[in-house]
Amino acid sequence: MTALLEVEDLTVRFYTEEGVVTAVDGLSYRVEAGETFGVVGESGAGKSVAALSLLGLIDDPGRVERGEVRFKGEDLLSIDEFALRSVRGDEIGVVFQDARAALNPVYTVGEQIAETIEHHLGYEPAAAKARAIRLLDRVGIADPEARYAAYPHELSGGMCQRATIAMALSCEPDLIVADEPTTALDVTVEARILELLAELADEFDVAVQLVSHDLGVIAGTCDRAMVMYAGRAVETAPIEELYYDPKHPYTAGLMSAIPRIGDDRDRLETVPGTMPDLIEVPSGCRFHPRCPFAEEACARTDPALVDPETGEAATFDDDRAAACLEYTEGLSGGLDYSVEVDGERGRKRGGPDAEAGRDAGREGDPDA
Ligand SMILES: Nc1ncnc2c1ncn2[C@@H]1O[C@H](COP(=O)(O)OP(=O)(O)OP(=O)(O)O)[C@@H](O)[C@H]1O
Repeated sequence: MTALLEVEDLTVRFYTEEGVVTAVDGLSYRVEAGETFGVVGESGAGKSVAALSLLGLIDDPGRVERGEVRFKGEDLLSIDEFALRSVRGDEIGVVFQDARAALNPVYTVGEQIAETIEHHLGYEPAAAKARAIRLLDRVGIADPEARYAAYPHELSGGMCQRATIAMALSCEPDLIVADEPTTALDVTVEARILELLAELADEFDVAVQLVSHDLGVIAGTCDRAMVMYAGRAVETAPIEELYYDPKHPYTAGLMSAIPRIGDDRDRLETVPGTMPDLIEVPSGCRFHPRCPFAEEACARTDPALVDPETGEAATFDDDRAAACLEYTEGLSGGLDYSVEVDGERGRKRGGPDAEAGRDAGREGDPDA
């Protein structure tokens, strides 16, 4: 069975003055129709570059060097710009981190949504406007007739993100690519926007590729996820398995950075060390310099993505895969971590001390 989206061996490089950055290196994954697929990893893992590649948005000095991005069986990397633009508007919707910047400041939000509907679905202006108002209503914008005429600067960050979600949905796409859609928002607003996205994905039967550096966000929203490190996938799993039984030490490290209920640490723990420079990656396993379980072999051998049960090379269709020598050669000390999950899955920081109110004070704003 062909999945809705199949990315195979995608490799993207940036030719910079400092050197050649291999931002995405032989990445393969699939997104099934209707599912919410998470892509998680720290800053610099290659998540955004992978997402932008789907949309044909890699610009100079970047180049897609290799691979295929099959959407409904058609390789988007081999079609011309015009055809790609039509797929991007009609069948793939996009939600970016900075909603306000994604909206055009000189048009009202309603006009922008209606324009998309007219252009991509061939609606008459009055019908497009009516549909835009219904969508604004559906994404939780109060008084949608009045808000239709609001300019982006008149709306809060949360409302702008709701408007871009309405725009992404306006053509009834099969896939929405959402790149860190809530990082710019307050945590309380973030939770509501994520809930909305999940609800709409279900209602509109649209698949979502959700990119986030926050495993808590991914765990609370997605069906399946892929963990990226230094341009590669290091683990892929259904979300419950990833969350309760991570197979890669990097995933386990990301887990410890998820805040839990009753957690009174001032600062969140993160995985010690930093993402390597993608001009010259570490030998062997790219994660080995930061891995508490690394052994000599890890600096020599680049681990393949395998089925952790059998150690056999992961196939494109496998739900569960991890890239650690433990699952092929076996590490003499093993992977000695345990994951304690005492809070609700994907529970976000919040509660009485949660930062509040950057978006407060706008009348009728669900995110205030
Ligand atoms: N336009 C560019 N020119 C040069 N290098 C780039 C460019 N865009 C991305 N890169 C490099 O590609 C690598 C992957 O970046 P990418 O933005 O995909 O990471 P990410 O996982 O999405 O992190 P973030 O959350 O910070 O965006 C990084 O090393 C980055 O420096």
